[in-house]
Amino acid sequence: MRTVIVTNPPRAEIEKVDKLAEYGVATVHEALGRTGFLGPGLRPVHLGSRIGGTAVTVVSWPGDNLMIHAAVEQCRPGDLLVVTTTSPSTDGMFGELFATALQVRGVRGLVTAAGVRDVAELHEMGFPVWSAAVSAQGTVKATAGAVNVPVTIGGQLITPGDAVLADDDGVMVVPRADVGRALEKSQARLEKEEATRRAFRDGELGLDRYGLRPKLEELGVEYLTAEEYGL
Ligand SMILES: O=C([O-])CC(=O)C(=O)O
Ligand SMILES: [Mg+2]
Repeated sequence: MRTVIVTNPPRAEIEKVDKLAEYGVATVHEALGRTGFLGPGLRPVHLGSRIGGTAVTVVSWPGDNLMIHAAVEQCRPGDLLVVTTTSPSTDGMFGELFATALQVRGVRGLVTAAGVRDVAELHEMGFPVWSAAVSAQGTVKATAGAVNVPVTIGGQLITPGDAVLADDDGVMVVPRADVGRALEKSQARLEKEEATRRAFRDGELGLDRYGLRPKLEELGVEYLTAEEYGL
């Protein structure tokens, strides 16, 4: 890995990222053909946040948060810090002190493939964090890594400046070039789900609304009475 700090990468338009975040991760993920989800391993440290931001990426050595310090300086309002390590680590490499430094820079939150600590304080501060682990284990500041280079988390490529969305359902990435298309498709999906919700409230069944009865038949699923089944 090239040990480098890249400055001022181009970013998705933050107004559009904010609008996209409002749709929620599940809706945008579905709207984009079930793409971009970083997986169920990243969980919110506290529930109830729904945010979006432009990615500032960090590659750190496991057990070492030197490059997070370097990344803080690169953060601009509207950014969201995305941290990964060169090999898996659950150490608590981020906590309320980092969150304090990021909050004053207008950073929306943190997504990390490693661990965080100070969760009570993070909650109190209202700084949203998604992580793979919570751990009191402390870390050193000793090894070079990279800031603002493309990274992969949960099989998803995150390029600096991409839109990262996060809520109680998890985290997803929308490539910078796809944000406009994602907005259009998410709005269409929202409207479709609103219509479905109204229909379900009126008692319509998914089996009929989605035309699934022929599918069941085609798959050879039988209807039996309880008696026929032997209950
Ligand atoms: O300082 C550290 O190593 C991580 C931490 O606990 C904080 O940011 O508060
Ligand atoms: Mg701390």
